Formats: sequence, structure tokens, C-alpha cells
Amino acid sequence: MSEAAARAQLVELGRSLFDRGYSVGTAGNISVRLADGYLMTPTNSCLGRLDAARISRLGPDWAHQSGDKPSKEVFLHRAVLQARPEAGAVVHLHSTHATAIACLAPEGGDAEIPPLTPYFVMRIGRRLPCVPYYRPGDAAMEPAVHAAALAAKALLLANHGPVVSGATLADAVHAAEELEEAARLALLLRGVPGLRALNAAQVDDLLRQFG
Ligand SMILES: O=C(O)[C@@H](O)C(=O)COP(=O)(O)O
Ligand SMILES: [Zn+2]
Repeated sequence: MSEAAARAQLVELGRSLFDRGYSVGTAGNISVRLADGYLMTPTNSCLGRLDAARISRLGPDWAHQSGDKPSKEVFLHRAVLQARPEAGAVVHLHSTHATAIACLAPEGGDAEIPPLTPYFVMRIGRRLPCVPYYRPGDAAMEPAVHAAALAAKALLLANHGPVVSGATLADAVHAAEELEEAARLALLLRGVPGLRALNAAQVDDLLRQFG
């Protein structure tokens, strides 16, 4: 995909996430890997009103090259994209239910979203690590995020929100949407008698086919 097409898609999918309430105000940020660098949403920008020409461009060394000042979460995106060479994009949101799970999950452990539906397993996988709390934009988070991203394509930032990678920007956005819906379902069904999750054999089968 050309850089111009990647910029246009970032604007389109940012607006789509914002319009459906997955992001509010200026929350969240998105990065896209290019052949010779990265695109990143500017700091304090609204995902619903991105301007393709003002999107931040960073070089292969992550130095700011052009466009508005990049998100303060450059370290977060760098940690994930360096840990996952197959990933083409990273989406960070404050979507309500995934963020609620990020306030419940044990810091440094795995979040408890049971494998209730196949699509969650197919899009997110077996594990959802929760990185301990760091102030947004704190470069000190990079090693912990890198370690979590080595283990899983999606992770939670404790008391902050979800971070999801994907082979393409569309994949990352779809997985972030699926994570939010799975989190909503998990909270809705928490403690409900008779709740049935997929069993280990069913999860293994899904990951063999689609993982
Ligand atoms: O929560 C935060 O402050 C950031 O992680 C965020 O979501 C928005 O920050 P910018 O991308 O710098 O606007
Ligand atoms: Zn954030």
C-alpha cells in the first residue's frame, strides 16, 4: 500500500472508531509501519478528525520527520512493533469495557477474559497480558510492553486501556473492536450461574485453524 493510501485509511478508520464510540475526545493513538518509517497520529488529535497531510511521519529510527508532533506514546508503539515484526499497525484505545478489564486485571499477569466466543480467540488469541501501570507517555514502560507484546498480539495497560497489533491497520482495528466486545460480554456475564466458555480443545482447534 502506498503512503498516501495508508494515510487515507488511517483517517477513515480513525473516524470509524470515533463515530462508533471506541474512542472519545483525544483519547487513543494509532501507528502504521511503512517501508521506510512509520505513520503516527499526532499528540492531542481526535481520531475522528485526523488530517491526512498533518499525520506525523517518523523515520526508521523513530525520529520525527514531518507532520504534527507525534503521540506521546511513541515508546508504546515502538515496543510493540519491534517485538512483533509481522505487525503492520498498532491501535491504542480507551474503549470503555476493555479499559474496565484493565482496571481489574492483575498488573504483570494475564487479564481474565474467558474464551466465550470463537471470534475473540481467532482475533486476539490465548493470552491478554496486563502491563503494570505507567504514566501515559512514560518511556520507562517500553521494556514491559515489549515483553508483553512478545507473548501476545494484544495487551492491556493497567488502569489505562487496550493496545492491539495486527498484520494490517484494518486487522488491528478489527481486533481492537473484537477485544472491546469480548470485554463487554465478559463483564456482562461475570458470575452468572451456568456461564459456559469454550473448552481447551475448542480453543486449540480455533488457534490451529486461524491463529
Ligand atoms: O492516555 C493517554 O494520555 C495517551 O495514551 C492517549 O491515549 C492519547 O495521547 P496522545 O496520543 O499523545 O494524544
Ligand atoms: Zn491512552
